[in-house]
Amino acid sequence: MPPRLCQLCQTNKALIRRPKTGQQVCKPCFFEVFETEVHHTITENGGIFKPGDKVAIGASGGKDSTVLAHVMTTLNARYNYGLDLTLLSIDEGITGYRDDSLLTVAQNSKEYALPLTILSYQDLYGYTMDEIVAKVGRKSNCQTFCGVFRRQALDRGAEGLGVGHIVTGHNADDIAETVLMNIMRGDIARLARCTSLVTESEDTIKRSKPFKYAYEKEIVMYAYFKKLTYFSTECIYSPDAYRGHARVFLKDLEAIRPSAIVDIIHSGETFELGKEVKGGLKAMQNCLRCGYISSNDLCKACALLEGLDHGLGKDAYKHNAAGKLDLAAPAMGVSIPDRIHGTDRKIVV
Ligand SMILES: Nc1ncnc2c1ncn2[C@@H]1O[C@H](COP(=O)(O)OP(=O)(O)OP(=O)(O)O)[C@@H](O)[C@H]1O
Repeated sequence: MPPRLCQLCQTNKALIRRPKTGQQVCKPCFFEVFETEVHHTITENGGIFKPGDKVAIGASGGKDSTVLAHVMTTLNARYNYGLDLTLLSIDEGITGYRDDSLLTVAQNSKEYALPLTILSYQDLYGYTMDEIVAKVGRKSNCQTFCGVFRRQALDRGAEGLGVGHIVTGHNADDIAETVLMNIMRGDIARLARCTSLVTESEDTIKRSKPFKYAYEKEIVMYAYFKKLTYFSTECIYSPDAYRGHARVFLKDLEAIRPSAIVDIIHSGETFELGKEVKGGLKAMQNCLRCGYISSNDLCKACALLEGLDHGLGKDAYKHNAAGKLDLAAPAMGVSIPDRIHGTDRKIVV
């Protein structure tokens, strides 16, 4: 039997079955189509960048952000985006995990000739994740700290570098999972935001997800066939149990119908918020302590730090039925030294 030919070039032998479309393609066509789809995500509807933009790639050393660094470098050169790219990593202080993955980022920095900046939780907040976990336990507590601190740390790092735009490696599977989680939690207000390609407000640094429509399986294939250097160990602390359920459900759906991932994203995109939901969104202000954008007097990071400084243990961080943290407990109204460094953001008091 003659070899099956690539369905795109009709010339080379087909070696890959695309998880997203089922097409049988050769390696060069797979690379080409994967990169072109990301280029379309970046450029359609007027595009998310303009020439001269300084853009930080959130680099964890994992597969998504490593492929993102590679593809952004490739597309920037191929299509003359005119971007000044840089790598920005946050060292959460997780021994045996982040220290190793940061070595991978350092190697990527050399391979792609991109400057690298690393900021640590220890310097920014006075605690490593190892110390936080020792105080508050694993379970979903450590996810909460990590999520809140990392978001803010990336913003502060970007601000220090004079960067106006952060791109992250969140992929289509991550976004579809988030849509499902928001539906399962009844958090309709967040549905509108979680599918956005770009998120920004007056006081926050623009963020975008160029892999919004890229399937996780294709990202792994791309890294594998391109022989990219990445770190593939999961975080040693507990996984997000609630997201885990959404992930398993999504993988089951994908096995039956691969388009389920992109269909769920499209469903999320087309939800329209009713007036009463829009009215329920809180107005934003600046944290009275550190100046970071917040919907309360204290931003989430400062509220969490206050709890840590006052020795609140595992039971202080209550989670509701949907796994979300109730921050009322640590907010004790006692002041702590202002030690979140590195921001010139205006403080409105
Ligand atoms: N420590 C970090 N420093 C900088 N950016 C980070 C860090 N952790 C996560 N990010 C950014 O957030 C994105 C999503 O992070 P998440 O924790 O979901 O990891 P992931 O899906 O395993 O991604 P990756 O494969 O890139 O690690 C990453 O692709 C990266 O762009």
